[in-house]
Amino acid sequence: QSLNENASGSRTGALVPPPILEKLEKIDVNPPKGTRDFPPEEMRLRSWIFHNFREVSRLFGFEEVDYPVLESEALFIRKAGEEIRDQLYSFEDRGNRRVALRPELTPSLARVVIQKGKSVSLPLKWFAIGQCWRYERMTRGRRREHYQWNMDIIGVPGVMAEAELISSIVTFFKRLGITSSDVGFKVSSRKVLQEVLQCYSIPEHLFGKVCVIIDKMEKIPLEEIKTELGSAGVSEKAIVDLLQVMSVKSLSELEEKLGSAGDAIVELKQLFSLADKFGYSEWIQFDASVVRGLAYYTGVVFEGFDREGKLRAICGGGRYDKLLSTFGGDDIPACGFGFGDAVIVELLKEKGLMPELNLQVENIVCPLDQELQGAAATIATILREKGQSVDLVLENKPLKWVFKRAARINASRLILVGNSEWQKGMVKVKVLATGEQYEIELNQLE
Ligand SMILES: Nc1ccc(Br)nc1
Repeated sequence: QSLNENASGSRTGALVPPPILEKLEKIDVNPPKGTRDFPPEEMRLRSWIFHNFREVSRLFGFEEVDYPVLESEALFIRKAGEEIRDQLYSFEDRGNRRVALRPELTPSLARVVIQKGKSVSLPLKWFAIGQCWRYERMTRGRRREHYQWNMDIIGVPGVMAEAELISSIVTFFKRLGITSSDVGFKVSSRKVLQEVLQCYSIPEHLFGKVCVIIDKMEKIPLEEIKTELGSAGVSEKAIVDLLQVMSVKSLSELEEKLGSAGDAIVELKQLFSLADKFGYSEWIQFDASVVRGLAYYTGVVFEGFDREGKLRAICGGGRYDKLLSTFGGDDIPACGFGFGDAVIVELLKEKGLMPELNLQVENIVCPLDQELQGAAATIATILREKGQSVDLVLENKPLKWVFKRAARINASRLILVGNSEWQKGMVKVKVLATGEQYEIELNQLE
């Protein structure tokens, strides 16, 4: 409705006041349940963490990628009883399509690699930092979103790829001041389970489901694990053998059980030897109980844990050689990990490693009276074009207010634009850390 139209839309010539917006009930100013706002202080911490994710990815020669937060639901529908499936944030869109907020990034990566087909040369080393979602009954009051750093190597069948990925996470931890006394990696291989199960001719399509059940070992009672394995079609004898191999305490004990020729042992030995060459042996340990909860892992699996045992897994990953072919793509070997943005913050707090991150502005520019606002804008632009950050005072404010703001934004310099100086093409500069002040010609400012 334009100004000179009345409510019925006819033009009257007289100015009709705009309709007063109906008084809204006070909206809920909190973000939706399970989600977070990132106001400046929280955003500085998040940006600092992401900067370190990106720096490590750069050091390892990885390329950044991203995908839509919204994906076809079909990408995540796996019949392996995974928690990630039970908590899928899915809905039907206005085009009656089944879609979902991505719970993880790997299926999107697989989709794009297949989409690119022969146009990309292997190996691919891609990383992403993406928000992932789950819809969980708020009974447990857990978050419904988090940001995950993913690093994936596509097209390398050997465990050199897994060794490289673990090295990148060690590099990240070290950058944050976290040491191998604070965290470690539990490392195993699903080929351990595979070698046990192959003696019982368990159909291959059940393998993922069996792993998902075994991943719940420390979370639900053993009897329930056995019941679930039984109903998944695993025989009593196989269950006994499975649980036995899960409790093996060392690689040598595993070797006694499985022999030295199987892939599981050969690959794990290679991995531990490479860890020594990368220089992170003290960070990793064999732990047969690690299987991870995603159905598509097929080989080496690992997870980062805090040695005090106070926190949930910090990160996790592994090899998923069959994922692309389950999506109809070629059989391309792949491995990767996910690293969430929440547990790491709890760890930094635990270890007293939270960074001091304050807003830093180099200059605050203030006109000493209204007529000099234009001059102040000119000065701000000159400084900004020199790459200097400027907080420009935008309204007529008393000096007391300006000094207070300068302190709050941690400005290094206060640039005062006064009439008498400006007449001479000068400005007054005050170095806030030392109190030193001087007049300077505008073109001398840098
Ligand atoms: N997959 C997933 C997504 C979101 C959160 Br919070 N945790 C796990």
